[in-house]
Amino acid sequence: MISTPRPPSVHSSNTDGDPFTAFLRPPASETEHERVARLQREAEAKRINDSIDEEIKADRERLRKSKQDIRLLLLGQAESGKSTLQKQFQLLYTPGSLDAERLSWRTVIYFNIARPIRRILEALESTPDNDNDEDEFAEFTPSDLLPANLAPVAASDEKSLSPSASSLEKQVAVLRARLSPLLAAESQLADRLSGGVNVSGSGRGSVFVRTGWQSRSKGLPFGRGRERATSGGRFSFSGNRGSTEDRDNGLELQARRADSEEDKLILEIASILYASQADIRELWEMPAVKRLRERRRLKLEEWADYFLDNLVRVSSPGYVPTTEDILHARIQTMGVAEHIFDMSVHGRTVRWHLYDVGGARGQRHSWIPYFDDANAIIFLAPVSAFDQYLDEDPRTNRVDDSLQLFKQICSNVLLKRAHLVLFLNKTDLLKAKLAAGVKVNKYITSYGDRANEYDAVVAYFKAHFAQVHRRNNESNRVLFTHLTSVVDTKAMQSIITDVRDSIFRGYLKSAALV
Ligand SMILES: Nc1nc2c(ncn2[C@@H]2O[C@H](COP(=O)(O)OP(=O)(O)OP(=O)(O)O)[C@@H](O)[C@H]2O)c(=O)[nH]1
Ligand SMILES: [Mg+2]
Repeated sequence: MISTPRPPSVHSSNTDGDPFTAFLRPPASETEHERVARLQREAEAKRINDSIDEEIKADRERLRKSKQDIRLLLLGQAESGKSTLQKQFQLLYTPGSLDAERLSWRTVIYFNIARPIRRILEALESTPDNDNDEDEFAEFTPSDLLPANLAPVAASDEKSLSPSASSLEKQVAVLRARLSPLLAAESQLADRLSGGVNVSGSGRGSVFVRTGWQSRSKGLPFGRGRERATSGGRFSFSGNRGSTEDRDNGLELQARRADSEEDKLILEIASILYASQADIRELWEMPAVKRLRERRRLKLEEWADYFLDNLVRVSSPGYVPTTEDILHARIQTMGVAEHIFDMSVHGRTVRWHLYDVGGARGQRHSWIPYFDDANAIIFLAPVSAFDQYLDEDPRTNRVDDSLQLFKQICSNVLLKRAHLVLFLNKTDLLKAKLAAGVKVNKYITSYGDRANEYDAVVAYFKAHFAQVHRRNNESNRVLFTHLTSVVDTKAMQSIITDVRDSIFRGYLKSAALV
């Protein structure tokens, strides 16, 4: 067999065989000026090339390192306390970042006041004075354990709203007129928070917000700019996994431009609130409102109680939200928000990615892309919600929904290796409800004749969640359960440290096995 040199290319006019060398070679007629310019161009091209190579190298390194990061999912139904728990992590590991966004929380807090005011007025206006039906869907048995048993409760024989309905109507009409500037402010605040995007299924007490709302309210990036939106794009709420830093930068830029205008809006609303203080107090303290609440014709959420009880302080001029205010403030998460913390555990610094998800039914599909590489889950189940129903589906009891959701999480194959922590949350509200005489067996028939006391109620719920776990535990994983009130900073600091250590131990064990 013989070998022959490759025939020269048709474009090649010389003998070295490489058409590119010939192409790149400077023309023989190149002047000194042209030569200098060419060398500069070549140096610049090399610089760009080198920096791209550097970026690729750094990306590879980041990817290699990120495989060693810990990924923790916060899961649970809407209002279960996931974002509040995330704030507690933030307080513990990046306390300065909460200060940076403190003022932006006024937007949420003012909204948390304006919306219940509207709902109180609507309830007073729409409830006939002789309407004393109670809680339409009172009784309930967890459907995972026993057949559902929804039964309407007999109408109570309480007195009518007021001895003089017409004077009540007049009082309400006057208050509505006086509070109209605040009612008008509600939709402006909602627009500010949601970026003008309306999403169907927003709860009665909230608006959906995407990550980065802080920038829209105050022109400040969240947590030193490290929070990332993970929804697919400006108007996509699907929570497609992937970084959207460009979009965040765009939002930040928009926010900076709009900053002075937005501050003006907040200052205006602050002065409306200050001027409305006496009217709000009059409305809030009306005996008719109390009766509507007792008869459950008006259901206000915990944050409405908190902020209306703290009205004088919150509506005073120059108000700056306290940490407790921020923990009680409510906005509904849309999609999945990633928060990054560097934690030192036993002398080793590990990067933690906390994923705070939207818990409403319409949001849950966006969780799935985060399942396959999750190291740990904290599932939050609000145990005070035994007498509440989903905003998305008013016939579903919230404890039932939590049990169903927990079952799906326990049995999900993608999550079978993830460390599993359960927070039976809102125990403070559970205690308050039981102390106020709310009967568990009225809403959960299977509770039967057990004592209507905190320890017995908590033990009952804990046993049901443990049973769901046991029945869906092919991989023999341990369930770590904590009774929590995630607004209680002192208690949460030790619980978070405890959970962090147990997740970290599991992480080290699995790293050793790989
Ligand atoms: N009193 C009390 N309030 C709580 C507790 N946990 C959460 N909350 C309040 O409940 C409301 C809802 O909490 P979030 O943390 O926003 O709920 P979430 O799970 O993030 O809800 P989504 O974003 O809709 O999925 C907020 O006003 C919190 O302050 C608790 O243990 N006790
Ligand atoms: Mg949330």
